[in-house]
Amino acid sequence: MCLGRRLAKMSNNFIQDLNLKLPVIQAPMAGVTKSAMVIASCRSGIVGSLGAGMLKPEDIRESIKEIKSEAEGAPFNINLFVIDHYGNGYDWDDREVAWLQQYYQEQSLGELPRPKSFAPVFKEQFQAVLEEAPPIVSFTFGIVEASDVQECHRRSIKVIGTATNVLEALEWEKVGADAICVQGIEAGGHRGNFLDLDDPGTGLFALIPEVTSKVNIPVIAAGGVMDGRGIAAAKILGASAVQMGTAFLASHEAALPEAYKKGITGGVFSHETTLTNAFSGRYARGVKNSFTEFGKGKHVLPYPVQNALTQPLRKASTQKGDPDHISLWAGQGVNKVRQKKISEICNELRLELDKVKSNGLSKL
Ligand SMILES: Cc1cc2nc3c(=O)[nH]c(=O)nc-3n(C[C@H](O)[C@H](O)[C@H](O)COP(=O)(O)O)c2cc1C
Repeated sequence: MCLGRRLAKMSNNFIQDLNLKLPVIQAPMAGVTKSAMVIASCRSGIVGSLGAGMLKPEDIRESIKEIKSEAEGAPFNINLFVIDHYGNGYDWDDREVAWLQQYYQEQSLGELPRPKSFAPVFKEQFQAVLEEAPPIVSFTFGIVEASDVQECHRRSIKVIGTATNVLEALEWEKVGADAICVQGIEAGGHRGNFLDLDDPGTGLFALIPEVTSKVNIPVIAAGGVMDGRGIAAAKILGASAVQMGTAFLASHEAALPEAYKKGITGGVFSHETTLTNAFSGRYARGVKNSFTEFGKGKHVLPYPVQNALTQPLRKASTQKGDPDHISLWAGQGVNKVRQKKISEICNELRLELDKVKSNGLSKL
């Protein structure tokens, strides 16, 4: 029986039923998590996730086929961005982004681009996922309809929704999601909030017990979990598993450009992160650099328009190997990244978790 059908028949905590070696989901990280990383995660006994939010539907299909054939039957996840505003046809007054034009001039990058079309269309991406039927699909930035979740279930695909507070978690439970990934304010990358885009955010320590006391589906904890102690803490607070992004960001299998790697591991190795909307139009956490500081308090266009406007800047900086003007998405635990193979990181996590189990709890 295929994995999807096996999962469909099991208890209401499908995360437990996955029989993972570690209760860990390698977080989807658009642009960083290519198939090789997902496969390495699956082979290491955790759930691998492909950040497919920016991929074309045909590339999503290819990736799912490749992962299915290489992941030795292990569960994996495809992650999509639920965006209702694509920016196509969106117009703006250049004065709104004059600060960005100034930045471009200072960087000798010429004129700001004026793109007309933006991100791939969610509906087509979702259709590709439905047809290729990976074991799990997860969503961020928004919520899907109950009928979309039912369609996934008809194809034996489990559904994980991202929430940053109790209200969003309850919405996901209402549409029939199988689990909720709760994202604390510590988390690297874009915030997945969708009910209130200005929500200042809740820390994971407060979020896990709050959500687990209100919903009846498994909760996956994301944000600042970097080692076995973090995994244990999340489990004690009521999470069924954790979703770790930054912990795997500098792994050998991550598709990280040199400038990015330098920005999160180099120098004095004591990085501070910040929440910024200046790169993309949505708040995301990354390591502070010249651009995040210059962009503070500036007017930004909505996602993904702002994202397209800053793309040439990020590309030029990446090509120069300069981390100062690229989005260095990473969580608050960034100073604990491990530059190792995913299998090695997972072995270390397992030992750390075992140590907490055998010693740590007796010290409480
Ligand atoms: C570089 C990077 C890219 C990310 N891209 C995505 C994404 O495409 N989709 C998604 O749902 N979450 C994305 N996230 C957020 C993760 O799913 C997760 O919430 C976060 O990594 C957890 O916090 P941590 O980084 O401290 O482990 C991204 C995170 C990082 C660090």
